[in-house]
Amino acid sequence: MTAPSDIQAGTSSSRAHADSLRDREIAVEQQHLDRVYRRLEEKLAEAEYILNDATSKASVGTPGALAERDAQVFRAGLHLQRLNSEFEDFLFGRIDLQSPDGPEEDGFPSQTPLDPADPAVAETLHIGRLGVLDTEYGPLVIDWRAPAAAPFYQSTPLRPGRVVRRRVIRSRGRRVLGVEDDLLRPDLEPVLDGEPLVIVGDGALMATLGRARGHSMRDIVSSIQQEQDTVIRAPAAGATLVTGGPGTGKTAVALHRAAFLLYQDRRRYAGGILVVSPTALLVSYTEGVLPALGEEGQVAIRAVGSLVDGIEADSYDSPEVARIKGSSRMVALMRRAARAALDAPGAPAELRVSALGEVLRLDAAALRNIRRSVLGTGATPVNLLKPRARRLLLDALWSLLLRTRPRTGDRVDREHQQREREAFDEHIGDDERFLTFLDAWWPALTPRRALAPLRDQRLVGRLVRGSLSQQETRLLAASWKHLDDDGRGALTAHDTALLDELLVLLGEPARPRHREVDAVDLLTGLDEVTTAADRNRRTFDARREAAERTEYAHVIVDEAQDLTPMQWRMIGRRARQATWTIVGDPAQSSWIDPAEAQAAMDETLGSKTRRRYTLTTNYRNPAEIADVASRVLAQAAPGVEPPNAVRSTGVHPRFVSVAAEDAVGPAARAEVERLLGEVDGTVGIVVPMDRRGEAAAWISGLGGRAVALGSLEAKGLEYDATVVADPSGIAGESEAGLRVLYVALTRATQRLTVLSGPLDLPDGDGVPALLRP
Ligand SMILES: Nc1ncnc2c1ncn2[C@@H]1O[C@H](COP(=O)(O)OP(=O)(O)OP(=O)(O)O)[C@@H](O)[C@H]1O
Repeated sequence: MTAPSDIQAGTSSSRAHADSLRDREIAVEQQHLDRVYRRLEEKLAEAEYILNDATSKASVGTPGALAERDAQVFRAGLHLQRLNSEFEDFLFGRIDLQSPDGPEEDGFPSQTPLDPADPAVAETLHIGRLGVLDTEYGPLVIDWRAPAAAPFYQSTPLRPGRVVRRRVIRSRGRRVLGVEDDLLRPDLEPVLDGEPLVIVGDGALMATLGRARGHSMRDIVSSIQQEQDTVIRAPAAGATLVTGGPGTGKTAVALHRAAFLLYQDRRRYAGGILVVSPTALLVSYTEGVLPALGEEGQVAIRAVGSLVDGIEADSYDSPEVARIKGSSRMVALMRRAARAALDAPGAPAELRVSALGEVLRLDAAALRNIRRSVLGTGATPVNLLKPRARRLLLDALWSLLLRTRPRTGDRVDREHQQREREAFDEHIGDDERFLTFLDAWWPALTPRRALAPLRDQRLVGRLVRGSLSQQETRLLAASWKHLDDDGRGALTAHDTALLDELLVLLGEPARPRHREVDAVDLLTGLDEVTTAADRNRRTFDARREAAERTEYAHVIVDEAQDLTPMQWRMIGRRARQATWTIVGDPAQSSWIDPAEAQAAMDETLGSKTRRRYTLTTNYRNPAEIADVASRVLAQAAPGVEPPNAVRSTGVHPRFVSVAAEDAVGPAARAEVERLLGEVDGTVGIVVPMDRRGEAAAWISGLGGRAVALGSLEAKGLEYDATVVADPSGIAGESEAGLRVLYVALTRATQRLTVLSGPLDLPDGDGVPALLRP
């Protein structure tokens, strides 16, 4: 990233001269930043004026004036909000360009070689979080997402286009702190305003990468690298698939891409981008990034366990249970469960009503037959079939009634019979006993209520029809033991996908029978005169609204390697018309059968065109940590190349071992304490999932900078320092355990300690068997 060292300090070799050059360049940028702030203040004053003016117009009561006022207030409010939120770290880049030489494509650097004889800088552009124009409408700052800003990220010495110098400006608030330059045309000896172009290198990227981590991710807008920028600006259509090892910036790139898409086509994407994250922890870690990019509230970031409204998955399945719940064998089970839920305990076994002096009775067998006919082929959601259930019950009762009457032969008056039938339907259909029966026999089912009966192993055994082994059946039913009759109780991210499946199979429950009287209906009598078309439209509107809430224009999937087939189905339902960005790393997959997950993804994407990218540089781990992690990668995913670590700290991971298992806790605490003293930011201790409680107790009282995590919870997160305790325990958690251990070992930005007990078989240096080179 930095310029070659012989030009880092300009032409002088003296340190003092280098410092004065740097100070001069900082002063140049400070001047520009001051201009930008003056302009922003003018804009702020304008926005406030409009706001006040708009308020004064409110006294003019005509509808036109009010509408105009609302529009003005809205615009001014937006403007103020954006200006206020984007004042921090506002300006971060600059490019100095030669004059255009031949055609350019969308502002991207032309491939045409430039005339080396003309070293003059013809144009200078500043890049920031938001575009700002001066009073003459000239660009003071260009929005980082604008095509004109692309060369800032895309130009390299090999493919410089028009860029001769690329500068990263570090600032805090209104003060410029430093600049870092890349000279992209060393062959040119470029000239700016008749003076040789100054090149300053102060290691801004390395400073960024090395700085302390907090509990939220920062944006990388000032230091997006070329291969990352290519992904961020990739066309939206079809599916953009991005792979890359740990720390290559997949999550960061995915979030910046959301901001880019909004900039490109705000109307299409506003409110319509969904980012799916593997855990709630990762959601809270990343959710500050988009607001920092000025995109507050436009993008929904949700954990895969919280994709269904009203459900927060807050517990984890064991790997064996996860494997069953995630597999596509659950599709058939859920279909049968949705029907079987009608037979919940307490469902009435017979219907008895009296009509025209007769007692009519439908027994269990008759009711079973009727239910089978109502359900038919199963294409219609169960809850929507209640009106059909009512009709078939009335048909059956009517047939019973007819049977009690003497036959009148062919001369039966059809019209008379028709009228009788209508009266019968009205009489029975409104009868309180009949209605109570119908509500109990065809209850409004919620997904949770339909899941609850599966606590019963015998029922699951009946419904799976041999597709699960006895052991799997037992495990599955046992995982729902704690649910009550309404399905209340803790749920996992795998349950969420099953509940979503059930939601589709059941449909929204019918409205309550005795609906609240609508005051407007009472006043207008409108309900009396609604037509079938009106009613259809209402249903259609309601469905459309629901669809609008859950369907997105673009779906971004983070850590896609972990999604199960059932989760792919769930996400696919929210993306029927969507374009996709999917980022992941198969070598970090905690899903046991990556091939099955891959097939599920392919099925979800269907015929959409795929665009593939690979990110190759690890910005998180220093080389010393990456090197140790790569020993596990070689076992977890033989043949997969680790990404190149971009920096090295000279500090090697520590290996600590204890002779007895019960010494692990105190040693872990001591290590976390030591690391808290060594780094300014966060320290995470990662343990096997079933030791999370223990680990929390080990570090209790050490303050908010220390965090205890189960192996699966560490996904996507990062800490200044990490302690990975019980590595063989993590590796042994499931068939994917080695990949999960690889994830754990790649969370640290500065320090890593591996803590082993006797079961890890450490050698004399404390290096556990799994981590020996
Ligand atoms: N161009 C960049 N400039 C500065 N920091 C960067 C850049 N790219 C990535 N980073 C930083 O590197 C770290 C890793 O990024 P990120 O979490 O997006 O990687 P990832 O590929 O999603 O990792 P994992 O697969 O392990 O979850 C973050 O701290 C991120 O801010």
